[in-house]
Amino acid sequence: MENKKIPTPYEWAGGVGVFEKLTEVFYVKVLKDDLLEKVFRHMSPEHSKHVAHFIAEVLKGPKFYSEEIGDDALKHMVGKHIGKMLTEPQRKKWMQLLLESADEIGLPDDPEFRSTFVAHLEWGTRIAISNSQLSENPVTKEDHIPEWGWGEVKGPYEIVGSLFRKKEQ
Ligand code: HEM
Repeated sequence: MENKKIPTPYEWAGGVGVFEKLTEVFYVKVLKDDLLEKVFRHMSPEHSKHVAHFIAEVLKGPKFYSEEIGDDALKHMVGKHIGKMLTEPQRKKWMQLLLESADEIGLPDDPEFRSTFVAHLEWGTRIAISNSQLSENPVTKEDHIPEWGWGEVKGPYEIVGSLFRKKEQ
C-alpha cells in the first residue's frame, strides 16, 4: 500500500454531483410518501442541495456546506431539526428511501463504501430524531461538523481479488 493515496469516501462515491443527484431523487420520493411529505412540504428550495453538500462534507469531501452557510453551519443544520418532534417510523422511512435512491442512481455498492455510508446515516438520522425533541439548540462553538472515514472495514482500495483475502502484514 506504499505511495498509494487512499481515496476519501466522498471521492470513492464519485464527487459532489453524485450527492446532489442522490438527494434530488430522494426528495422526489419523500414528497410522495405518506409519513414524510408533511415533514418536508415546506422545505426551502436549497434544502436538497444543502443536504447533499452536508453529507459530502462529512464523508471527507470539500467543505461545501460550511462555506455556503458560514461559521455557524453546524448550528444552522441542527437548528433545522430542533422542535420538529420527528419519530422513529419517519426516521426508518427516511433511511429506506435514501438507500433506495442510492441504488437507483448507482452509488457505489461495494460492502466497504456502503458500510461507512450507512453507518453515517444511521448515526445522523438518530441524532436528528433526538435533536428534534429538543426546544433549544445544543450546538456550541466547540462542536464541529463530523468527519466520517472508512471505519474498521478498511477501504476497497485494499481489496484486489478476493473480498476476504487475508491482508499482508
Ligand atoms: C444523516 C441524516 C441527516 C442529515 C445529514 C440531515 C441534514 C440536514 C441538513 C443539512 C439540513 C439543513 C438544510 C439547509 O441548511 O437548508 C436539514 C434540515 C432538515 N432536516 Fe435533516 N438531516 C438528516 C436527517 C433527517 C431526518 C431523519 C429527518 C426527518 C425524518 C430530517 C428532517 C429535516 C427537516 C424537516 C429539515 C428542515 C427542512 C427545511 O426547512 O428546509 N432530517 N437536514
